[in-house]
Amino acid sequence: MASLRLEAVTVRYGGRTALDAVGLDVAEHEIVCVLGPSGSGKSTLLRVVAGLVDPDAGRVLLAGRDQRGVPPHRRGVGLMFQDHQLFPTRDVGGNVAFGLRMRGEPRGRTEARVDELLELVGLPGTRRRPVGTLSGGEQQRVALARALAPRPGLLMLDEPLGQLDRSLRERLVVELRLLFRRLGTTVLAVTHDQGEAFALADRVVVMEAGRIAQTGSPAEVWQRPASEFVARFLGFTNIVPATVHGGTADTPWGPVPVPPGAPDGPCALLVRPAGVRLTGAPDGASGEGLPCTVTARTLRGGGFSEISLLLEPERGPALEASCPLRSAPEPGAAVRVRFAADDVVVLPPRTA
Ligand SMILES: Nc1ncnc2c1ncn2[C@@H]1O[C@H](COP(=O)(O)OP(=O)(O)OP(=O)(O)O)[C@@H](O)[C@H]1O
Repeated sequence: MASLRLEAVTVRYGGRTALDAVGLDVAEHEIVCVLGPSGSGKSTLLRVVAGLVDPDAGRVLLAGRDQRGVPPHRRGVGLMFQDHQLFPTRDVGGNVAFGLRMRGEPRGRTEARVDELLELVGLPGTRRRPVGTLSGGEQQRVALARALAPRPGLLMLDEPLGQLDRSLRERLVVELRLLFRRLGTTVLAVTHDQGEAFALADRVVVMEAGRIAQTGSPAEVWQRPASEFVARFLGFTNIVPATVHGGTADTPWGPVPVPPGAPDGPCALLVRPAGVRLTGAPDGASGEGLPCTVTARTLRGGGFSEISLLLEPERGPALEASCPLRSAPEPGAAVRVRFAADDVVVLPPRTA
């Protein structure tokens, strides 16, 4: 397995900068997921590492070696794309063996390796099946076996589970992580899906317009998004311009307590849904806190034990709150909320 390093890599397409002096290290055996909105440069990052596009500036190093001038098939990098592009006229074995045959491996060794990989991805005994007779999830596993067969030093996945339905994705992503851990594979994956990144990655990298907006463990990034851009990208919506003074932020919702140590001054304030706490009498008619009307409810979380409530406050923009299913008020109900400093994040103020 190989480590990967990008040093100030810039890629331009005509006048458009797709990657802007990106620096990134992926350690041996590490699983890194690149997240970001459409057009932020995720695919370009994979392409420049694979050698499908040349950097206009900067260097790509694999296992410490500068890859300038090294053609894609000599980089020891495996690629698996969203549409997995299996060869429809070949059977499962023919697909998995593709990279090995290209390398001129002897037939006997190839066959043994194909069987080993099909076992590994949970499809033993399928060597002779036409790929058209497999389900989407099974085809995905064949594509994975094909990418792993030549023992790439680095495996790159571009939206690997993009086409599958949610429950299958959630299952496969857990299996993928266990498999990569067992094999010690170094992985650089790209996904739109935050949940997928959270489940798969040791570290996530959030891209914004060709630059890295934040990198950290999934927990760190979700706990402490570095900017309003990252917070919104992760799906947080309770974000307002605010001014902190002495442990309290002045916001359009009124005063909101901030965590200890937050510096005074202007900021963007994020309140995670868990930090919007329902208080007081169930009818909300009396008591303390910001009066709100419940406008919508949605189920969320794996076991659907949590409800996401959309609230229309008496002042300030709409609020999202999370609360346990059994105590969730109905749409139309009047409630009051208070804010919990533990789930408040002080972000740099909006620049634009
Ligand atoms: N071959 C190309 N020629 C010109 N511009 C390109 C080319 N490929 C990508 N771009 C531009 O470079 C930028 C980054 O594209 P890229 O495909 O890397 O983004 P992405 O984050 O992978 O997006 P998506 O999630 O939609 O796949 C975009 O502005 C895109 O329009």
